[in-house]
Amino acid sequence: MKSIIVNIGNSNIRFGLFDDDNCDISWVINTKPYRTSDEMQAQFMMLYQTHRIEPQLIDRIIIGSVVPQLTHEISQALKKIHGKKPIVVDRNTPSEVPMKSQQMGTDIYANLVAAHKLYPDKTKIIIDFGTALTVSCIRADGDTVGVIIAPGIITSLKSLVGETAQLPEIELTKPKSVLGLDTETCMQSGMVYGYLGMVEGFIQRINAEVQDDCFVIATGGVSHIYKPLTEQIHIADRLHTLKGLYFLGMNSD
Ligand SMILES: Nc1ncnc2c1ncn2[C@@H]1O[C@H](COP(=O)(O)OP(=O)(O)O)[C@@H](O)[C@H]1O
Ligand SMILES: CC(C)(COP(=O)(O)O)[C@@H](O)C(=O)NCCC(=O)O
Ligand SMILES: [K+]
Repeated sequence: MKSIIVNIGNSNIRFGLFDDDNCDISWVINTKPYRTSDEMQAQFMMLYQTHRIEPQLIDRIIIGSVVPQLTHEISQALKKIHGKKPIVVDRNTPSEVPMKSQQMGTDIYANLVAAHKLYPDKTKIIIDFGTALTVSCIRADGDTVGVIIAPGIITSLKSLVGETAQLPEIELTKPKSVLGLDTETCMQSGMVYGYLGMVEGFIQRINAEVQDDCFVIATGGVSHIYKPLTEQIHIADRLHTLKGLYFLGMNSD
């Protein structure tokens, strides 16, 4: 069974081609600027051609979104391409993770569902380094303990650069030392070590609150930069949210 899974985030739209529950290929496009449904149809078709995907061979299309304004137009574009209606999943889609909140973004819910399915018998923390930095925690029995929402790293960096006259755009990489003597190093330290401290602090506080040593999964845009810097993140998987959306789509058949 072949599925196309689409995660509409505030910065990026990630696509995955799944053969049963295995993701073969994945690609990403920008969420902005605004495009019409027709423009998106053309763009999606071009990327299908690049990856040699034949729309008629896809059995189902599953969409998860945290940008309500785009959900319908993307769904329409995909419907025109595939000739079948995509399944839109959200926090109301049933799963083995019982609903505990009326306000949970689809990506956070998908992160919990994927963690529950893929790493059983453990209490898990999922850290999503997206436009927002989200941290969520789920017990081995599927009980959602709770969620943290903070400004994402790139979001925070853009705001710092935008609000200052003399701070330039920088590349987000680990500086040679914590203390710097040039603007770029000083800012890299603030972003990399500042957020690393935030993330490690969250993990330690959650572990204390749930009285467990949680298994920690990182996903989202810049997770690959933070994973190598701490032993407190156990696995980084850029496809984690897509996998959760896949499991949710299976449940709504
Ligand atoms: N491979 C990458 N390298 C550096 N930055 C990235 C990469 N992928 C995404 N980003 C940045 O990380 C941020 C969050 O990405 P993403 O997880 O795709 O966000 P969202 O799910 O909120 O759309 C974005 O601002 C994006 O520019
Ligand atoms: C927290 C989020 C903005 C994260 O979105 P992202 O960074 O992945 O684009 C999104 O999950 C959202 O809009 N949530 C709704 C509010 C909530 O989850 O409580
Ligand atoms: K917003």
